[in-house]
Amino acid sequence: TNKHLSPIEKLEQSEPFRFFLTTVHGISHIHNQSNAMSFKEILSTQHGQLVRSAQFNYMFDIEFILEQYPSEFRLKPLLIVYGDSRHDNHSLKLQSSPYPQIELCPARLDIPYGTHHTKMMFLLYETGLRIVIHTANLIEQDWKQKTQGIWISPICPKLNGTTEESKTNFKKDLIQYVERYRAKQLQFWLKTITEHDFSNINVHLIGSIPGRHTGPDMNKFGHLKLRQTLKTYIGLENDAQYSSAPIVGQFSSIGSLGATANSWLTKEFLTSLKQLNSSALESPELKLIYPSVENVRTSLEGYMAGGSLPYNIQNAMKQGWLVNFFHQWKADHRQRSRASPHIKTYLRATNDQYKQLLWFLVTSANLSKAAWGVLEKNNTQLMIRSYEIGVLFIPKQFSQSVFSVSDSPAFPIPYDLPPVKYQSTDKPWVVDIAYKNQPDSHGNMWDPS
Ligand SMILES: CNc1ccc(C(=O)O)c(C(=O)O)c1
Repeated sequence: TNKHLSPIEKLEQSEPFRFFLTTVHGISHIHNQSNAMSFKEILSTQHGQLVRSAQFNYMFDIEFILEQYPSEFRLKPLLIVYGDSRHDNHSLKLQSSPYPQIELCPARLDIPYGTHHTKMMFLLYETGLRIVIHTANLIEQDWKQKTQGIWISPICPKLNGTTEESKTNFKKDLIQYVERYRAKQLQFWLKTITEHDFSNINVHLIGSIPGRHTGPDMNKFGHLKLRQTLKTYIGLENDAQYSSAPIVGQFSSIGSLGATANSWLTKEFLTSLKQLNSSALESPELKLIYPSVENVRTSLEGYMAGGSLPYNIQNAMKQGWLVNFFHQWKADHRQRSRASPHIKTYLRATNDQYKQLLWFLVTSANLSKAAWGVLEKNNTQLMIRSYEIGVLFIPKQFSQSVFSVSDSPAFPIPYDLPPVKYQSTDKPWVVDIAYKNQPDSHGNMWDPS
């Protein structure tokens, strides 16, 4: 239908998952209606009277951000939480200096090569508190022609009764995550979270905090938090029935993963994704979705999309073994095969028909040890370099045994399943080498030198 849905109607139609992709300039209207939301629609006056907000992110264009807020909300207090990585914070201070309503909060990055990757909004309304967890930088190009993921919480009402925690421990986990910034500018928001009722939240929080986590802290963040959550809420009873159920990882960048798959990917990381004790016989298939050069060349943005896929040649050369795991970016059912992915998702299907899912995670975390953590000191500490955050959907929390991909209430998957392998001529996109043999969809070549 060419019906134009309001932001409120979009939220109602997205129940019970509340999981959206960003709207895309250049695709048909209908594919920007169902389970799709723009930055302006997230901030629409229809949601209520905004009091103040906080924006956690990696890249910021302050003029662009303010323009997305309705004019009557532009002067409300706005806290910007960014990675304190010495260098380019100067530009953020310059951008923000004309706006007294903007306060800056540096997130400490004490471990080298860490980034403040977390993309999250705190929106305080007169009626309550909304949390948005997503994958887009706060710059125009991240919201225009890419595939990005967004989870929008209900507006959590101010506390008056006793029920306040969600059945997924989301409130406690969010407080534990924010406390780890140890930032005075976040004290107001910690107090605000405490004062609101999160009992209607049905997703689990999976966050990463930089550090060397040991003892009771080991399972609080990164891939061990995912392992612990899957183990607790999916349970081993599925062990035998699903031990070969396929797992999919989909992301927009890749770190240095070691000389072989066993170095980290299929030993440590896959053990967390399969959550079954490592004694389970056959290891499940792991399929990785990462754009090929052809996916980037033919995308709506052309080779420019590759600027947001910062997989470098130095790492790519060290891990040629990874190519065997790669599958193309393909999203025909959402009309987003040409909307280059900046979303990051991980999922487990029940079998190789991919008609049902055991769980689904949307997160800021790419395929890297920096994001997920790496076990050290004989598996007694988990070392994480970056801040990350995501939400995990588990069928039990939706009174289902599995998620259906097709039957209502169908889980709105962002890409086509089963994943489609690279063709023999396909290469993974690498950001810092030239592509001058074939022009892209804009007639341009890519020459980073
Ligand atoms: C080194 N900095 C970044 C690397 C990768 C990404 C990504 O999301 O793919 C981002 C970002 O866009 O936040 C930053």
